[in-house]
Amino acid sequence: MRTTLDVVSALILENGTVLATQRGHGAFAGKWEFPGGKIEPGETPEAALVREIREELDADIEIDGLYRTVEHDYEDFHLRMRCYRTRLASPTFSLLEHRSALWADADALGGLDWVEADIGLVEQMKRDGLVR
Ligand SMILES: Nc1nc2c([nH]c(=O)n2[C@H]2C[C@H](O)[C@@H](COP(=O)(O)OP(=O)(O)OP(=O)(O)O)O2)c(=O)[nH]1
Repeated sequence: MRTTLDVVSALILENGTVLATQRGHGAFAGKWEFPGGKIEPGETPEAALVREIREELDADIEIDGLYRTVEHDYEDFHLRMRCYRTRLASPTFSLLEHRSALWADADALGGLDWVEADIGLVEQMKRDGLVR
């Protein structure tokens, strides 16, 4: 049976845009995703999210709530990714792990090369008006 990876990601929203990040390493290097990562044993999803955003962006976030849980079968594992609506708690961040990042509106989101599991998520975000 395929392993399930429990992952959290932050939809960091600001004025109708969301912070999209480009992976710098690993199997999906060069693809776009939302910042986040795997939940560690004993950690709550929210604590994992706060930790990952500090590790990746050197920033603190406010979590406004769970938006959607994405389930996706990759070739080697099953992904269960909880995606949260969040905001930056302070105005600045640094890219400690990603190759690049941009504040994407609905048009820009559609033009990025997303990791497979995020393609449907991005469409849903546009339909729900999270990005404009
Ligand atoms: N962070 C993030 N991961 C995603 C997204 N979409 C998606 O399929 N994934 C997948 C890619 C990875 O296989 C997995 C997340 O693992 P990761 O390698 O980023 O996690 P991590 O930061 O804990 O990594 P590491 O310490 O093991 O290097 O989820 C997304 O939008 N954001």
